[in-house]
Amino acid sequence: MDALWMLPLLLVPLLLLTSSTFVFYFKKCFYVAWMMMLAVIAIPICILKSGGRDIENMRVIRFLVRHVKYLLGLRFEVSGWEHLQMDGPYVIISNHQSSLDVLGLMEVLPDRCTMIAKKELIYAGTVGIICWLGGIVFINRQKTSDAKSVMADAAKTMLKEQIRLWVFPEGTRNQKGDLLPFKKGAFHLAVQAQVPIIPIVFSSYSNFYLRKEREFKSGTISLKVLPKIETKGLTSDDVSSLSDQSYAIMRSTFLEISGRTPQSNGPSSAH
Ligand SMILES: CCCCCCCC/C=C\CCCCCCCC(=O)SCCNC(=O)CCNC(=O)[C@H](O)C(C)(C)COP(=O)(O)OP(=O)(O)OC[C@H]1O[C@@H](n2cnc3c(N)ncnc32)[C@H](O)[C@@H]1OP(=O)(O)O
Ligand SMILES: CCCCCCCCCCCCCC(=O)OC[C@@H](O)COP(=O)(O)O
Repeated sequence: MDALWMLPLLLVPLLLLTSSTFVFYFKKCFYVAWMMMLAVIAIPICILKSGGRDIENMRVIRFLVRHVKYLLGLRFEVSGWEHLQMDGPYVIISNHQSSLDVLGLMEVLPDRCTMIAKKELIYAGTVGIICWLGGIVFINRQKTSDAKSVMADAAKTMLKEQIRLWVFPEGTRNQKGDLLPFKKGAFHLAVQAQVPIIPIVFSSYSNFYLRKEREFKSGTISLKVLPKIETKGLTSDDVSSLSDQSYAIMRSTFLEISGRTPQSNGPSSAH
């Protein structure tokens, strides 16, 4: 039999695999599907281990997510580990570029640490269920007064149950190659609980992940844990300066580990 006619058919998968747009969509879909599937595995384990919503479930989630970076061709280089070696509760703040941040978060996540997230995340299928089981604190960003009272409760719970909270103070994902202005909630939280703030900075994803250009290559992300910022004795009057101080060090670290200097601020800056 002459099977020569099949040759062009074989070319189709080859072409697809070399098309960066195809790889982009494939990796994104794979990521979502894989996380959903991991959550299916994690849900019964969490329920059996702790019977419901419990911060200890974060250990299970962390363990199950740690390999995902390899599947997507990503590597994390973490520096500043020593700054996380601290007893008791604290607030971690970090920049937020994409849902891929979850992978870096799980690389450094200390014990008894959960996150603050938008309430919409609870509807993300099995991932939403696992977020709830992991003790994630959900806030309604459209209703500031509700979000504030949820976070005031969280400040009390942090102390009572010796919990650490991870907040994305930009309040939304951002791939502009710079940090968005910070929302105040994370700083009110730390001041109300009188606990230190530990800033963690993810380097820019723009060298491997470009949403607009539909590119998702392999890449290495630097994760830098910065020294704690104390809040002992501070009051709500100090929140703005605390936020400004945190923003300044995180922004300069972001530019530094993303291979930019504050002067040459990427392609979007003025010529
Ligand atoms: C094995 C299984 C595998 C499965 C898969 C794995 C599953 C994954 C597991 C785990 C990963 C989870 C990953 C989660 C990731 C999620 C990320 C997100 O969702 S990011 C979006 C939500 N995050 C935020 O929005 C940040 C927190 N936001 C804030 O803190 C804001 O400040 C907020 C919402 C409280 C208010 O926002 P405003 O937009 O109104 O802006 P403002 O300027 O900050 O506040 C307005 C006024 O209110 C005061 N204010 C704010 N908070 C206050 C407070 N607590 N007390 C008193 N005043 C406060 C401020 O000082 C300001 O007043 P003055 O302008 O200064 O006078
Ligand atoms: C149908 C639901 C699909 C669920 C896909 C699961 C993939 C991994 C799960 C990681 C959760 C990460 C959550 C996240 O990064 O949320 C985005 C918000 O922070 C910011 O929201 P926005 O930029 O303001 O929309």
